[in-house]
Amino acid sequence: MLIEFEQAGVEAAGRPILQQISLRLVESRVGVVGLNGAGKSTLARLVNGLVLPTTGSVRVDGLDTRSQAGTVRRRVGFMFQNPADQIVFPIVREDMAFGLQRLGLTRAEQAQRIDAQLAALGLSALAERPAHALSGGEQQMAALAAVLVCAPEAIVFDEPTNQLDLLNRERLRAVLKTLPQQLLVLTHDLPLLDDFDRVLVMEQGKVVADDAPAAALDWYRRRCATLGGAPC
Ligand SMILES: Nc1ncnc2c1ncn2[C@@H]1O[C@H](COP(=O)(O)OP(=O)(O)OP(=O)(O)O)[C@@H](O)[C@H]1O
Repeated sequence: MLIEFEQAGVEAAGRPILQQISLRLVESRVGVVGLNGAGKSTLARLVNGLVLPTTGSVRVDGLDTRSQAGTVRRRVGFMFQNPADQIVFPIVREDMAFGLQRLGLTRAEQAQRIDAQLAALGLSALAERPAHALSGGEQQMAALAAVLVCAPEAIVFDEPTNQLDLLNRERLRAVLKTLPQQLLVLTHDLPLLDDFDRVLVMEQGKVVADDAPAAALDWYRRRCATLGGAPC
């Protein structure tokens, strides 16, 4: 997929959050890092029209996120930073079925895909559990299952490991490696990006470095040290 930002800027509450960003993302694995408040989530939300640019445009395979948001959202999955934000139905299985109903699958097809997806992630035990009563990490894994079961063409992950224990972190890392989709991953878990194709570093609403992971992450660590914190 080609994700294109053309002079895309975002303003909120009268102040710039993203400053006119121009980017062409075609790589299979793209990471985004940056300090808290740098604008990473806003950049990610532009990709599927959850946030619309105040200036410029964002297109996914030529589809404008402003005028063709519905089509873009069917093709681009999104895993939210806070998994509770994406839970719609009370039971994990029902919540996963929600996305599949929109794809027009029969009940039997839905059940088969849900069971297979949960099993693939080692989550079969969660199928009948109330989604809102799960732990933060369990919710994050259930949210991952709900995105993957719809088999979108590209997936945006906003801090996918922030609540995961070591076991699930390793599971997620392994899942990311095997997914055929194009992935855009925002994270503070820098080693997650070691084998990515490209990493963007954001600061104050701008992309300030854009390189292969080793160079971009080194740039970011040195930048953090310069800003006076401990090395990132
Ligand atoms: N709707 C909004 N209204 C006002 N300010 C906003 C809005 N959305 C984001 N911001 C501000 O824009 C800045 C960038 O936010 P964003 O969530 O994109 O950062 P981030 O890099 O993802 O941060 P973090 O690493 O902490 O998740 C922050 O200062 C945030 O408070």
